[in-house]
Amino acid sequence: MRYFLLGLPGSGKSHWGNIWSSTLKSNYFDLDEVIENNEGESISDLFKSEGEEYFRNLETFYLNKLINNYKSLILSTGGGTPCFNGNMDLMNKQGLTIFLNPPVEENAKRVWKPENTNRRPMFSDCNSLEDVQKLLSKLRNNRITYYQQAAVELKDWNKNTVSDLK
Ligand SMILES: Nc1ncnc2c1ncn2[C@@H]1O[C@H](COP(=O)(O)OP(=O)(O)OP(=O)(O)O)[C@@H](O)[C@H]1O
Ligand SMILES: O=C(O)C1=C[C@@H](O)[C@@H](O)[C@H](O)C1
Ligand SMILES: [Mg+2]
Repeated sequence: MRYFLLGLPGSGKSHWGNIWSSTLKSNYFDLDEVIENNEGESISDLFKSEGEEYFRNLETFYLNKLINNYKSLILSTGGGTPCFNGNMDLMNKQGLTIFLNPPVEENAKRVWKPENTNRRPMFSDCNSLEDVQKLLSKLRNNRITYYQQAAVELKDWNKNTVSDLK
């Protein structure tokens, strides 16, 4: 089975992806890391040098590549992956899509931790927890129609277990 984890930045895709992949002994990938490792450039540099459209096309290219190469995997997608180039339809056809949907206040608290804000360039202009929460709410409003196409939505963000995936 292929499991695709979806959700806003800081929603817990990497957190749960790591836990579930070790429990299920499954291949685990993070799409942002796959892009960075293959392109030899950070996501923020790619955004700066080539622009968002170029990045979104890379995202779709590596998503397809992983799907073609692995019948079984857990993939943490990028926060925007489901919203571009028909990626959501592709993931729904090729595996189980799981929307991690913690309360926005909790999501914001996680992103606001310095170690998390620093590695998420999208939040670099945020100067307070309130700024982070506003940006997350805006992203959520723009993206919810895609996220809600997921086969499974997990709200019980503190207690998700492998059995939730089945
Ligand atoms: N259920 C949870 N309980 C406590 N801490 C959590 C939980 N889920 C995630 N975290 C913490 O919140 C932070 C953000 O989570 P994580 O990195 O998994 O988000 P993400 O969805 O992968 O974000 P991104 O899209 O930016 O990669 C991390 O420090 C992580 O350890
Ligand atoms: O939410 C988004 O649009 C993004 C999230 C990150 O995971 C990266 O994929 C990139 O910074 C874009
Ligand atoms: Mg992550």
